[in-house]
Amino acid sequence: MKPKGSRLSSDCPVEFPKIVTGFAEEVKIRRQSSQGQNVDSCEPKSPELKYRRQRSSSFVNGKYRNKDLTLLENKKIEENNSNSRGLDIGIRYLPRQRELLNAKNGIDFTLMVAGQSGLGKTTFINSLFSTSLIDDEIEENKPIVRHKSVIEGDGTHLNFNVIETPGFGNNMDNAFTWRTMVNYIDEEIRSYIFQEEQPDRVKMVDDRVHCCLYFLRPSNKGIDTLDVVTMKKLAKRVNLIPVIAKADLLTKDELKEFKKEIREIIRVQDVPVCFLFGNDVLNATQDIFERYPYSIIASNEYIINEKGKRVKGRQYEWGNVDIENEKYCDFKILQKTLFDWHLIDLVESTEEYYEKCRSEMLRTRLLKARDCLATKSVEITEEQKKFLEEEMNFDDIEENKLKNYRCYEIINKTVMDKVATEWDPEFITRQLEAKRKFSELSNREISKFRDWKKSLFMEQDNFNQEIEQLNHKLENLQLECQDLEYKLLIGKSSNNHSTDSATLVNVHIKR
Ligand SMILES: Nc1nc2c(ncn2[C@@H]2O[C@H](COP(=O)(O)OP(=O)(O)OP(=O)(O)O)[C@@H](O)[C@H]2O)c(=O)[nH]1
Repeated sequence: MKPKGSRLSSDCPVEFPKIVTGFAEEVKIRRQSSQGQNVDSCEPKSPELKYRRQRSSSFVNGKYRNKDLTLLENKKIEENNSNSRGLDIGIRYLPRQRELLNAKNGIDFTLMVAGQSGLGKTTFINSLFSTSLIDDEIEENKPIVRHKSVIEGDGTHLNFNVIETPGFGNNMDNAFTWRTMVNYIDEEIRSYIFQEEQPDRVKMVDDRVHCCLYFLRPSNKGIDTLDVVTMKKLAKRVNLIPVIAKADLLTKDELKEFKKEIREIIRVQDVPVCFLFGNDVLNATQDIFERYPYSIIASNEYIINEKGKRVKGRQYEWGNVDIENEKYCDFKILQKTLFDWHLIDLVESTEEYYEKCRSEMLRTRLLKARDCLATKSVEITEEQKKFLEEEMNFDDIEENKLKNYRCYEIINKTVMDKVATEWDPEFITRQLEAKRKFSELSNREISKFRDWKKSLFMEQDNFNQEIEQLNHKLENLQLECQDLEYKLLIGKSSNNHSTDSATLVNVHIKR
Protein backbone atom coordinates (compact mmCIF):
# COMPACT_ATOMS: atom_id res chain seq x y z
CA MET A 1 0.00 0.00 0.00
CA LYS A 2 1.14 3.51 -0.71
CA PRO A 3 2.21 5.65 2.25
CA LYS A 4 -0.44 8.03 3.45
CA GLY A 5 0.09 11.62 2.48
CA SER A 6 2.12 11.02 -0.64
CA ARG A 7 -0.97 11.12 -2.79
CA LEU A 8 -4.09 13.09 -2.10
CA SER A 9 -7.19 14.01 -3.99
CA SER A 10 -7.39 17.44 -5.57
CA ASP A 11 -9.77 18.71 -2.93
CA CYS A 12 -7.34 18.35 -0.04
CA PRO A 13 -4.75 21.13 0.06
CA VAL A 14 -2.76 19.87 3.05
CA GLU A 15 -0.07 17.40 2.10
CA PHE A 16 3.03 15.86 3.54
CA PRO A 17 5.86 16.00 1.06
CA LYS A 18 8.06 13.09 0.26
CA ILE A 19 11.75 13.88 0.60
CA VAL A 20 13.91 12.41 -2.11
CA THR A 21 17.43 11.74 -1.01
CA GLY A 22 18.78 10.55 -4.30
CA PHE A 23 19.03 13.95 -5.93
CA ALA A 24 22.75 14.36 -5.15
CA GLU A 25 23.41 11.28 -7.22
CA GLU A 26 21.30 12.76 -9.95
CA VAL A 27 23.27 16.00 -9.83
CA LYS A 28 26.44 13.99 -10.08
CA ILE A 29 25.15 12.29 -13.20
CA ARG A 30 24.29 15.68 -14.61
CA ARG A 31 27.77 17.02 -13.89
CA GLN A 32 29.41 14.01 -15.42
CA SER A 33 27.38 14.32 -18.53
CA SER A 34 27.96 18.06 -18.80
CA GLN A 35 31.69 17.33 -19.00
CA GLY A 36 31.20 14.29 -21.13
CA GLN A 37 29.83 13.36 -24.47
CA ASN A 38 26.02 13.30 -24.08
CA VAL A 39 25.29 16.95 -23.55
CA ASP A 40 27.80 18.21 -26.13
CA SER A 41 25.49 17.30 -28.95
CA CYS A 42 22.78 19.54 -27.55
CA GLU A 43 24.87 22.52 -26.44
CA PRO A 44 22.95 25.70 -27.19
CA LYS A 45 24.22 27.71 -30.12
CA SER A 46 23.18 31.23 -29.15
CA PRO A 47 25.20 32.99 -26.42
CA GLU A 48 21.96 34.14 -24.78
CA LEU A 49 20.71 30.60 -24.45
CA LYS A 50 24.13 29.54 -23.18
CA TYR A 51 23.89 32.19 -20.49
CA ARG A 52 20.37 31.25 -19.51
CA ARG A 53 21.30 27.59 -19.26
CA GLN A 54 24.27 28.44 -17.13
CA ARG A 55 22.05 30.58 -14.98
CA SER A 56 19.42 27.88 -14.59
CA SER A 57 22.00 25.19 -14.01
CA SER A 58 23.98 27.10 -11.44
CA PHE A 59 20.74 27.95 -9.68
CA VAL A 60 19.46 24.39 -9.58
CA ASN A 61 22.77 23.12 -8.36
CA GLY A 62 22.95 25.87 -5.78
CA LYS A 63 26.14 27.34 -7.26
CA TYR A 64 26.90 31.01 -7.43
CA ARG A 65 30.34 30.98 -8.95
CA ASN A 66 31.40 31.01 -12.57
CA LYS A 67 31.23 27.36 -13.56
CA ASP A 68 33.98 27.62 -16.18
CA LEU A 69 36.59 28.72 -13.61
CA THR A 70 38.19 26.79 -10.77
CA LEU A 71 37.45 27.62 -7.15
CA LEU A 72 40.87 29.27 -6.81
CA GLU A 73 40.27 31.52 -9.81
CA ASN A 74 36.89 32.50 -8.44
CA LYS A 75 38.47 33.39 -5.12
CA LYS A 76 41.09 35.56 -6.88
CA ILE A 77 38.39 37.46 -8.72
CA GLU A 78 36.60 38.06 -5.45
CA GLU A 79 39.80 39.33 -3.82
CA ASN A 80 40.51 41.66 -6.75
CA ASN A 81 37.00 42.98 -6.51
CA SER A 82 37.29 43.66 -2.80
CA ASN A 83 40.67 45.43 -3.35
CA SER A 84 39.29 47.86 -5.87
CA ARG A 85 39.15 50.67 -3.27
CA GLY A 86 35.39 50.84 -3.16
CA LEU A 87 35.14 51.98 -6.78
CA ASP A 88 32.89 49.11 -7.79
CA ILE A 89 30.69 48.95 -4.75
CA GLY A 90 27.30 48.72 -6.32
CA ILE A 91 24.84 46.40 -7.85
CA ARG A 92 27.20 43.88 -9.41
CA TYR A 93 26.70 41.41 -6.56
CA LEU A 94 22.93 41.59 -6.76
CA PRO A 95 22.61 38.63 -9.14
CA ARG A 96 24.84 36.60 -6.83
CA GLN A 97 22.75 37.58 -3.81
CA ARG A 98 19.63 36.68 -5.71
CA GLU A 99 21.09 33.29 -6.60
CA LEU A 100 22.02 32.68 -2.97
CA LEU A 101 18.55 33.66 -1.86
CA ASN A 102 16.95 31.40 -4.47
CA ALA A 103 19.22 28.56 -3.47
CA LYS A 104 18.20 29.06 0.16
CA ASN A 105 14.47 29.29 -0.52
CA GLY A 106 14.37 26.65 -3.20
CA ILE A 107 11.68 26.78 -5.82
CA ASP A 108 8.19 25.36 -6.36
CA PHE A 109 7.72 23.48 -9.58
CA THR A 110 4.52 21.70 -10.59
CA LEU A 111 4.50 19.35 -13.55
CA MET A 112 1.31 17.84 -14.96
CA VAL A 113 1.60 14.58 -16.86
CA ALA A 114 -1.42 14.21 -19.11
CA GLY A 115 -2.42 11.77 -21.79
CA GLN A 116 -4.31 8.55 -22.21
CA SER A 117 -4.01 5.68 -19.82
CA GLY A 118 -1.12 3.23 -19.89
CA LEU A 119 1.33 5.39 -21.82
CA GLY A 120 4.02 5.26 -19.13
CA LYS A 121 3.44 8.59 -17.35
CA THR A 122 4.07 7.15 -13.89
CA THR A 123 7.10 5.23 -15.13
CA PHE A 124 8.49 8.41 -16.69
CA ILE A 125 8.18 10.38 -13.44
CA ASN A 126 9.82 7.57 -11.52
CA SER A 127 12.63 7.43 -14.08
CA LEU A 128 13.51 11.10 -13.59
CA PHE A 129 15.35 10.71 -10.29
CA SER A 130 17.22 7.93 -8.64
CA THR A 131 14.30 7.42 -6.24
CA SER A 132 10.71 6.71 -7.29
CA LEU A 133 8.34 9.59 -6.58
CA ILE A 134 5.09 7.79 -7.29
CA ASP A 135 3.84 4.48 -6.01
CA ASP A 136 2.42 2.26 -8.70
CA GLU A 137 -0.95 1.52 -7.08
CA ILE A 138 -3.18 4.19 -8.52
CA GLU A 139 -6.68 4.83 -7.28
CA GLU A 140 -8.49 4.89 -10.59
CA ASN A 141 -11.60 6.61 -9.29
CA LYS A 142 -9.76 9.89 -8.69
CA PRO A 143 -9.50 12.02 -11.80
CA ILE A 144 -6.61 14.12 -10.48
CA VAL A 145 -3.86 12.81 -8.20
CA ARG A 146 -1.20 15.06 -6.72
CA HIS A 147 2.23 13.89 -5.55
CA LYS A 148 4.45 16.18 -3.53
CA SER A 149 8.19 15.70 -3.19
CA VAL A 150 11.12 17.73 -2.00
CA ILE A 151 14.23 17.19 -4.06
CA GLU A 152 17.39 18.11 -2.23
CA GLY A 153 20.82 18.59 -3.69
CA ASP A 154 23.87 20.91 -3.57
CA GLY A 155 22.53 23.17 -0.86
CA THR A 156 19.23 23.93 -2.50
CA HIS A 157 15.92 22.20 -2.88
CA LEU A 158 13.07 21.87 -5.30
CA ASN A 159 9.47 21.49 -4.15
CA PHE A 160 8.42 19.23 -6.95
CA ASN A 161 4.72 18.49 -7.45
CA VAL A 162 3.46 16.01 -9.98
CA ILE A 163 -0.13 16.06 -11.14
CA GLU A 164 -1.38 12.81 -12.63
CA THR A 165 -4.66 12.20 -14.45
CA PRO A 166 -5.27 8.46 -14.12
CA GLY A 167 -8.03 6.96 -16.23
CA PHE A 168 -8.07 9.85 -18.69
CA GLY A 169 -9.88 8.83 -21.88
CA ASN A 170 -11.29 5.62 -20.39
CA ASN A 171 -14.93 6.78 -20.35
CA MET A 172 -17.52 5.76 -22.93
CA ASP A 173 -18.18 9.44 -23.62
CA ASN A 174 -14.94 11.42 -23.55
CA ALA A 175 -16.44 14.63 -24.93
CA PHE A 176 -15.54 16.67 -21.83
CA THR A 177 -12.81 14.59 -20.21
CA TRP A 178 -10.32 17.43 -20.76
CA ARG A 179 -12.42 19.60 -18.45
CA THR A 180 -11.03 17.94 -15.30
CA MET A 181 -7.48 19.03 -16.14
CA VAL A 182 -8.48 22.47 -17.38
CA ASN A 183 -10.59 23.03 -14.25
CA TYR A 184 -7.72 21.94 -12.04
CA ILE A 185 -5.29 24.39 -13.68
CA ASP A 186 -7.81 27.26 -13.52
CA GLU A 187 -8.85 26.44 -9.98
CA GLU A 188 -5.25 26.48 -8.73
CA ILE A 189 -4.82 29.97 -10.20
CA ARG A 190 -8.13 31.13 -8.73
CA SER A 191 -7.36 29.74 -5.31
CA TYR A 192 -3.88 31.33 -5.31
CA ILE A 193 -5.45 34.73 -6.06
CA PHE A 194 -7.78 34.32 -3.08
CA GLN A 195 -4.98 33.03 -0.85
CA GLU A 196 -3.00 36.17 -1.64
CA GLU A 197 -5.85 38.25 -0.24
CA GLN A 198 -5.65 36.54 3.14
CA PRO A 199 -3.94 38.34 6.01
CA ASP A 200 -1.69 35.36 6.86
CA ARG A 201 0.18 34.43 3.73
CA VAL A 202 2.80 32.22 5.32
CA LYS A 203 0.79 29.05 4.82
CA MET A 204 -0.05 29.70 1.20
CA VAL A 205 -0.20 26.57 -0.93
CA ASP A 206 1.13 27.13 -4.43
CA ASP A 207 0.01 24.39 -6.78
CA ARG A 208 -0.11 26.43 -9.97
CA VAL A 209 0.87 24.18 -12.86
CA HIS A 210 4.07 25.34 -14.60
CA CYS A 211 4.34 22.75 -17.30
CA CYS A 212 2.26 19.98 -18.82
CA LEU A 213 3.84 17.03 -20.60
CA TYR A 214 1.25 15.60 -22.95
CA PHE A 215 1.88 11.92 -23.70
CA LEU A 216 0.94 10.78 -27.20
CA ARG A 217 0.40 7.14 -28.15
CA PRO A 218 3.16 5.82 -30.42
CA SER A 219 1.53 4.95 -33.73
CA ASN A 220 1.80 5.77 -37.37
CA LYS A 221 -1.83 6.74 -37.64
CA GLY A 222 -1.65 10.33 -36.40
CA ILE A 223 -3.13 11.63 -33.13
CA ASP A 224 -6.54 10.82 -31.62
CA THR A 225 -9.14 13.59 -31.79
CA LEU A 226 -9.39 13.43 -27.99
CA ASP A 227 -5.67 14.25 -27.73
CA VAL A 228 -5.92 17.15 -30.20
CA VAL A 229 -8.94 18.63 -28.40
CA THR A 230 -7.35 18.21 -24.96
CA MET A 231 -4.00 19.68 -26.05
CA LYS A 232 -5.81 22.66 -27.58
CA LYS A 233 -7.61 23.35 -24.31
CA LEU A 234 -4.52 22.86 -22.13
CA ALA A 235 -2.11 24.78 -24.36
CA LYS A 236 -3.84 28.09 -23.71
CA ARG A 237 -3.38 27.95 -19.95
CA VAL A 238 -0.14 26.09 -19.32
CA ASN A 239 3.26 25.50 -20.94
CA LEU A 240 2.39 22.41 -22.95
CA ILE A 241 5.13 20.12 -24.28
CA PRO A 242 4.00 17.14 -26.38
CA VAL A 243 5.96 13.91 -25.96
CA ILE A 244 5.83 10.58 -27.76
CA ALA A 245 5.45 7.86 -25.17
CA LYS A 246 7.03 4.40 -25.46
CA ALA A 247 9.26 5.45 -28.34
CA ASP A 248 10.83 1.98 -28.29
CA LEU A 249 7.69 0.65 -29.98
CA LEU A 250 8.57 2.53 -33.17
CA THR A 251 11.52 2.05 -35.51
CA LYS A 252 13.91 4.94 -36.08
CA ASP A 253 12.28 5.85 -39.41
CA GLU A 254 8.75 5.50 -38.01
CA LEU A 255 9.68 7.76 -35.11
CA LYS A 256 11.08 10.38 -37.47
CA GLU A 257 7.92 10.28 -39.60
CA PHE A 258 5.65 10.37 -36.56
CA LYS A 259 7.47 13.40 -35.15
CA LYS A 260 7.00 15.20 -38.48
CA GLU A 261 3.32 14.26 -38.54
CA ILE A 262 2.73 15.49 -35.00
CA ARG A 263 4.44 18.81 -35.72
CA GLU A 264 2.23 19.22 -38.79
CA ILE A 265 -0.98 18.37 -36.89
CA ILE A 266 -0.02 20.74 -34.09
CA ARG A 267 0.67 23.51 -36.63
CA VAL A 268 -2.57 22.95 -38.57
CA GLN A 269 -4.71 22.60 -35.43
CA ASP A 270 -3.06 25.67 -33.93
CA VAL A 271 -1.94 24.10 -30.67
CA PRO A 272 0.68 26.44 -29.20
CA VAL A 273 3.68 24.75 -27.55
CA CYS A 274 4.94 26.56 -24.43
CA PHE A 275 2.43 29.30 -25.12
CA LEU A 276 3.14 31.18 -21.91
CA PHE A 277 6.74 31.88 -22.96
CA GLY A 278 5.43 34.50 -25.38
CA ASN A 279 7.87 36.02 -27.84
CA ASP A 280 10.30 37.63 -25.41
CA VAL A 281 12.14 34.49 -24.45
CA LEU A 282 11.73 32.78 -27.78
CA ASN A 283 15.45 32.90 -28.53
CA ALA A 284 16.38 31.44 -25.21
CA THR A 285 13.86 28.65 -25.37
CA GLN A 286 14.19 27.97 -29.07
CA ASP A 287 15.49 24.45 -28.51
CA ILE A 288 12.08 23.37 -27.15
CA PHE A 289 10.35 24.63 -30.28
CA GLU A 290 12.95 22.96 -32.48
CA ARG A 291 12.87 19.62 -30.70
CA TYR A 292 9.26 18.88 -29.76
CA PRO A 293 7.71 16.30 -29.67
CA TYR A 294 10.27 14.65 -27.39
CA SER A 295 10.42 10.89 -27.74
CA ILE A 296 10.57 9.02 -24.46
CA ILE A 297 11.50 5.60 -23.29
CA ALA A 298 10.91 5.21 -19.57
CA SER A 299 11.89 2.49 -17.16
CA ASN A 300 12.37 1.88 -13.48
CA GLU A 301 14.55 -1.14 -14.04
CA TYR A 302 18.32 -1.06 -14.10
CA ILE A 303 20.49 -2.58 -16.80
CA ILE A 304 24.22 -2.65 -17.48
CA ASN A 305 24.97 -0.47 -20.50
CA GLU A 306 27.67 -0.88 -23.19
CA LYS A 307 30.18 0.88 -20.95
CA GLY A 308 29.46 -1.53 -18.12
CA LYS A 309 27.63 1.12 -16.11
CA ARG A 310 24.43 0.40 -14.14
CA VAL A 311 21.77 2.65 -15.67
CA LYS A 312 18.01 2.78 -16.02
CA GLY A 313 16.88 0.96 -19.12
CA ARG A 314 14.61 -1.56 -20.76
CA GLN A 315 15.47 -5.14 -21.51
CA TYR A 316 14.38 -6.88 -24.70
CA GLU A 317 15.10 -10.27 -26.17
CA TRP A 318 17.42 -8.66 -28.70
CA GLY A 319 19.26 -6.45 -26.21
CA ASN A 320 19.05 -3.56 -23.78
CA VAL A 321 18.17 0.12 -24.16
CA ASP A 322 19.74 2.74 -21.95
CA ILE A 323 16.96 5.33 -21.66
CA GLU A 324 19.48 8.13 -21.15
CA ASN A 325 21.27 7.37 -24.39
CA GLU A 326 20.30 10.05 -26.91
CA LYS A 327 20.71 7.57 -29.77
CA TYR A 328 17.41 5.93 -28.74
CA CYS A 329 15.24 8.71 -27.30
CA ASP A 330 15.08 12.27 -25.93
CA PHE A 331 14.62 11.28 -22.27
CA LYS A 332 17.86 12.90 -21.09
CA ILE A 333 17.28 16.06 -23.13
CA LEU A 334 13.76 16.41 -21.79
CA GLN A 335 15.01 15.89 -18.24
CA LYS A 336 17.60 18.64 -18.75
CA THR A 337 15.06 20.90 -20.46
CA LEU A 338 12.76 20.63 -17.48
CA PHE A 339 15.23 20.83 -14.63
CA ASP A 340 18.52 22.29 -15.86
CA TRP A 341 17.80 24.66 -18.70
CA HIS A 342 14.26 25.97 -18.58
CA LEU A 343 12.94 25.47 -15.07
CA ILE A 344 13.08 29.20 -14.37
CA ASP A 345 11.60 30.06 -17.78
CA LEU A 346 8.69 27.72 -17.06
CA VAL A 347 8.10 29.15 -13.60
CA GLU A 348 8.50 32.80 -14.60
CA SER A 349 6.27 32.54 -17.67
CA THR A 350 3.56 30.95 -15.51
CA GLU A 351 3.98 33.80 -13.04
CA GLU A 352 3.39 36.31 -15.85
CA TYR A 353 0.33 34.41 -16.98
CA TYR A 354 -0.89 34.35 -13.37
CA GLU A 355 -0.58 38.15 -13.16
CA LYS A 356 -2.76 38.50 -16.27
CA CYS A 357 -5.34 36.11 -14.83
CA ARG A 358 -5.27 37.99 -11.55
CA SER A 359 -6.00 41.38 -13.05
CA GLU A 360 -8.66 39.84 -15.30
CA MET A 361 -10.34 38.22 -12.31
CA LEU A 362 -10.32 41.38 -10.23
CA ARG A 363 -11.93 43.25 -13.12
CA THR A 364 -14.53 40.47 -13.45
CA ARG A 365 -15.34 40.77 -9.76
CA LEU A 366 -16.02 44.48 -10.11
CA LEU A 367 -18.19 43.94 -13.17
CA LYS A 368 -20.04 41.16 -11.38
CA ALA A 369 -20.73 43.56 -8.52
CA ARG A 370 -22.25 46.00 -11.00
CA ASP A 371 -24.34 43.21 -12.55
CA CYS A 372 -25.60 41.97 -9.23
CA LEU A 373 -27.02 45.43 -8.50
CA ALA A 374 -28.99 45.27 -11.72
CA THR A 375 -30.00 41.60 -11.74
CA LYS A 376 -29.85 40.71 -8.02
CA SER A 377 -27.96 37.54 -9.00
CA VAL A 378 -25.87 37.67 -5.80
CA GLU A 379 -27.34 37.96 -2.33
CA ILE A 380 -26.00 41.10 -0.67
CA THR A 381 -26.98 42.98 2.46
CA GLU A 382 -28.71 46.37 2.34
CA GLU A 383 -25.51 48.01 3.58
CA GLN A 384 -23.44 46.42 0.81
CA LYS A 385 -26.06 47.40 -1.73
CA LYS A 386 -25.93 50.99 -0.54
CA PHE A 387 -22.13 51.00 -0.76
CA LEU A 388 -22.15 49.63 -4.32
CA GLU A 389 -24.84 52.04 -5.43
CA GLU A 390 -23.54 55.19 -3.83
CA GLU A 391 -19.80 54.89 -3.50
CA MET A 392 -18.59 52.83 -6.41
CA ASN A 393 -17.86 54.25 -9.85
CA PHE A 394 -18.21 51.35 -12.28
CA ASP A 395 -17.53 53.50 -15.35
CA ASP A 396 -14.01 54.30 -14.23
CA ILE A 397 -12.87 51.46 -11.97
CA GLU A 398 -9.43 52.99 -11.33
CA GLU A 399 -11.13 55.99 -9.72
CA ASN A 400 -12.38 53.84 -6.84
CA LYS A 401 -8.86 53.06 -5.60
CA LEU A 402 -9.03 51.21 -2.26
CA LYS A 403 -12.82 51.06 -2.35
CA ASN A 404 -12.40 48.33 -4.97
CA TYR A 405 -11.16 46.05 -2.17
CA ARG A 406 -14.48 46.33 -0.37
CA CYS A 407 -16.13 45.35 -3.59
CA TYR A 408 -13.78 42.34 -3.97
CA GLU A 409 -14.87 41.29 -0.49
CA ILE A 410 -18.53 41.26 -1.55
CA ILE A 411 -17.80 39.25 -4.69
CA ASN A 412 -15.82 36.50 -3.00
CA LYS A 413 -14.49 33.08 -3.96
CA THR A 414 -17.86 31.35 -3.68
CA VAL A 415 -19.40 33.80 -6.12
CA MET A 416 -16.44 33.49 -8.50
CA ASP A 417 -16.65 29.70 -8.36
CA LYS A 418 -20.30 29.98 -9.35
CA VAL A 419 -19.36 32.32 -12.20
CA ALA A 420 -16.68 29.86 -13.31
CA THR A 421 -19.27 27.07 -13.31
CA GLU A 422 -21.65 29.21 -15.33
CA TRP A 423 -18.88 29.83 -17.88
CA ASP A 424 -17.84 26.21 -17.93
CA PRO A 425 -18.21 24.94 -21.50
CA GLU A 426 -19.63 21.62 -20.30
CA PHE A 427 -22.15 23.43 -18.12
CA ILE A 428 -23.13 25.67 -21.06
CA THR A 429 -23.39 22.75 -23.48
CA ARG A 430 -25.36 20.63 -21.01
CA GLN A 431 -27.60 23.60 -20.24
CA LEU A 432 -28.27 24.12 -23.97
CA GLU A 433 -28.89 20.41 -24.39
CA ALA A 434 -31.31 20.38 -21.43
CA LYS A 435 -33.11 23.42 -22.89
CA ARG A 436 -33.33 21.73 -26.29
CA LYS A 437 -34.66 18.52 -24.72
CA PHE A 438 -37.16 20.47 -22.64
CA SER A 439 -38.47 22.41 -25.64
CA GLU A 440 -38.65 19.17 -27.68
CA LEU A 441 -40.62 17.51 -24.89
CA SER A 442 -42.94 20.47 -24.36
CA ASN A 443 -43.52 20.79 -28.15
CA ARG A 444 -44.37 17.11 -28.28
CA GLU A 445 -46.81 17.49 -25.35
CA ILE A 446 -48.37 20.63 -26.86
CA SER A 447 -48.94 18.90 -30.20
CA LYS A 448 -50.38 15.85 -28.34
CA PHE A 449 -52.74 18.17 -26.46
CA ARG A 450 -53.75 19.90 -29.71
CA ASP A 451 -54.54 16.54 -31.35
CA TRP A 452 -56.53 15.49 -28.32
CA LYS A 453 -58.47 18.79 -28.32
CA LYS A 454 -59.14 18.43 -32.04
CA SER A 455 -60.45 14.90 -31.61
CA LEU A 456 -62.63 16.09 -28.72
CA PHE A 457 -64.14 18.83 -30.90
CA MET A 458 -64.73 16.33 -33.68
CA GLU A 459 -66.48 13.98 -31.26
CA GLN A 460 -68.52 16.90 -29.96
CA ASP A 461 -69.53 17.75 -33.55
CA ASN A 462 -70.55 14.15 -34.13
CA PHE A 463 -72.64 14.14 -30.95
CA ASN A 464 -74.28 17.44 -31.92
CA GLN A 465 -75.11 16.05 -35.32
CA GLU A 466 -76.53 12.91 -33.72
CA ILE A 467 -78.58 15.05 -31.29
CA GLU A 468 -79.85 17.12 -34.21
CA GLN A 469 -80.80 13.97 -36.09
CA LEU A 470 -82.57 12.62 -33.01
CA ASN A 471 -84.42 15.92 -32.59
CA HIS A 472 -85.42 15.77 -36.18
CA LYS A 473 -86.65 12.23 -35.76
CA LEU A 474 -88.52 13.25 -32.62
CA GLU A 475 -90.22 16.12 -34.40
CA ASN A 476 -91.27 13.81 -37.23
CA LEU A 477 -92.61 11.33 -34.73
CA GLN A 478 -94.52 14.10 -32.96
CA LEU A 479 -96.01 15.19 -36.30
CA GLU A 480 -96.94 11.65 -37.06
CA CYS A 481 -98.61 11.38 -33.64
CA GLN A 482 -100.58 14.56 -34.17
CA ASP A 483 -101.64 13.37 -37.64
CA LEU A 484 -102.83 10.18 -36.10
CA GLU A 485 -104.68 12.07 -33.37
CA TYR A 486 -106.27 14.34 -35.97
CA LYS A 487 -107.29 11.39 -38.08
CA LEU A 488 -108.74 9.78 -34.99
CA LEU A 489 -110.78 12.89 -34.15
CA ILE A 490 -112.08 13.22 -37.72
CA GLY A 491 -113.04 9.54 -37.71
CA LYS A 492 -114.95 9.98 -34.42
CA SER A 493 -116.77 13.13 -35.57
CA SER A 494 -118.01 11.55 -38.80
CA ASN A 495 -119.37 8.69 -36.71
CA ASN A 496 -121.16 10.94 -34.17
CA HIS A 497 -122.44 13.69 -36.62
CA SER A 498 -122.39 16.02 -33.63
CA THR A 499 -118.84 17.19 -33.82
CA ASP A 500 -118.40 20.86 -33.59
CA SER A 501 -116.80 21.77 -36.94
CA ALA A 502 -115.33 24.98 -35.51
CA THR A 503 -113.41 23.06 -32.78
CA LEU A 504 -111.99 20.72 -35.37
CA VAL A 505 -110.83 23.60 -37.48
CA ASN A 506 -109.16 25.13 -34.42
CA VAL A 507 -107.32 21.93 -33.61
CA HIS A 508 -106.07 21.75 -37.15
CA ILE A 509 -104.95 25.35 -37.14
CA LYS A 510 -103.07 24.82 -33.84
CA ARG A 511 -101.16 22.04 -35.47
N1 LIG B 1 7.68 -0.53 -24.03
C1 LIG B 1 7.58 0.42 -23.13
N2 LIG B 1 6.77 0.24 -22.07
C2 LIG B 1 6.69 1.22 -21.14
C3 LIG B 1 7.39 2.43 -21.26
N3 LIG B 1 7.09 3.21 -20.20
C4 LIG B 1 6.24 2.51 -19.43
N4 LIG B 1 5.99 1.31 -19.99
C5 LIG B 1 5.12 0.26 -19.48
O1 LIG B 1 3.77 0.65 -19.70
C6 LIG B 1 2.92 0.18 -18.65
C7 LIG B 1 2.08 1.30 -18.09
O2 LIG B 1 2.91 2.25 -17.49
P1 LIG B 1 2.39 3.33 -16.46
O3 LIG B 1 3.57 4.15 -16.08
O4 LIG B 1 1.62 2.70 -15.36
O5 LIG B 1 1.39 4.14 -17.39
P2 LIG B 1 0.48 5.40 -16.98
O6 LIG B 1 0.45 6.30 -18.15
O7 LIG B 1 0.93 5.96 -15.71
O8 LIG B 1 -0.93 4.73 -16.84
P3 LIG B 1 -2.23 5.33 -16.07
O9 LIG B 1 -1.80 5.51 -14.66
O10 LIG B 1 -3.27 4.31 -16.26
O11 LIG B 1 -2.57 6.64 -16.72
C8 LIG B 1 3.86 -0.43 -17.61
O12 LIG B 1 3.85 -1.83 -17.79
C9 LIG B 1 5.24 0.10 -17.97
O13 LIG B 1 6.28 -0.78 -17.67
C10 LIG B 1 8.23 2.60 -22.40
O14 LIG B 1 8.89 3.61 -22.61
N5 LIG B 1 8.27 1.57 -23.30
